[in-house]
Amino acid sequence: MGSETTLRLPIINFSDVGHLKPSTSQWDLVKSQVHKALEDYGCFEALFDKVPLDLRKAIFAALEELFNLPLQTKLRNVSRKPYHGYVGQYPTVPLYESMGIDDANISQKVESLTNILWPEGNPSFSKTVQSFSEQVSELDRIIRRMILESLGVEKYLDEHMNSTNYLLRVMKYKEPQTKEAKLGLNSHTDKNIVTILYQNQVEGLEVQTKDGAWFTVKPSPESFIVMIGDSLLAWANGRLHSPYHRVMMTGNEARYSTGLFSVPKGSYIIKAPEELVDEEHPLLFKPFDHVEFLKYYYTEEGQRDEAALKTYCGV
Ligand SMILES: O=C(O)CCC(=O)C(=O)O
Ligand SMILES: [Fe+2]
Repeated sequence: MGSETTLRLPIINFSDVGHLKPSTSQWDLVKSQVHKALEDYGCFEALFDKVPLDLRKAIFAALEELFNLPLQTKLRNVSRKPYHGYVGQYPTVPLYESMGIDDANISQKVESLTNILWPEGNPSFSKTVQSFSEQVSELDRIIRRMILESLGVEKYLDEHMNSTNYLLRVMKYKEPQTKEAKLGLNSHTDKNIVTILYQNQVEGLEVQTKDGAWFTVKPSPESFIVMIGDSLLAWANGRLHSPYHRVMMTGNEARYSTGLFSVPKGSYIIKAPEELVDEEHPLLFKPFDHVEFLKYYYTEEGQRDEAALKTYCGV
């Protein structure tokens, strides 16, 4: 499907965030870059210096410690919601393992999961995960505000922000020890609102353009990859793109990555605002509950379905 290209994602600068305030000319400039990137690619590279260097290093040390736990211990992280707990040991993606940390910006929630994994406690792990998630969530809120403003529907900002919580999913992709690329994670679109990815120095993330070409994302150590999920695509009535992406691994080094996912809360009904529906833009998706959609997506049929959102609630 498509060929490899040497494309580079748009790079948008969110550093000096203290000065990046709504209604300033700098804000409006960054907002127009965000809107264009999300229409064209559904993702971009964000420079964001709010997360200090020592915390960026600490998060990968914490991930190594976490994935080094025995499998039996990692399996204790179970969740009622699909794909929110421990995921791994899949024959189709043998290099891949991940852990979901729900409400990762809330100390108490992170501490209770930490205590399940380390009954003797591990305060430095929970502190690192919580601080990292809190700092990155600030970028999520800036971007979502910019998106709503650029769609002209900022009056829904409070409702929109209150309708989600933050899941930090952390990933390890084992080194395949080959020069030939091996599948790390299947091609998919994210199902949530906004995803913010961060990775160690090992590349592997590939994004597909609207016309079907795959390219490798090569973020600098300072940058985060921001991506739109299907729930925001539906809410925006198709005005933004949610890109297919996958992970391909080569070489002798493990890849660690983190994804901060803003996820619609269960029983909140996602429905495009009336301002985004008109003759030129007929309603594309019926109102839906994200958790119910996930239940369909994780069925055997849903996993094979390349257009799961459309099948589930397309008009
Ligand atoms: O590891 C990555 O960079 C991508 C992970 C991803 O796409 C996901 O967890 O949805
Ligand atoms: Fe993804």
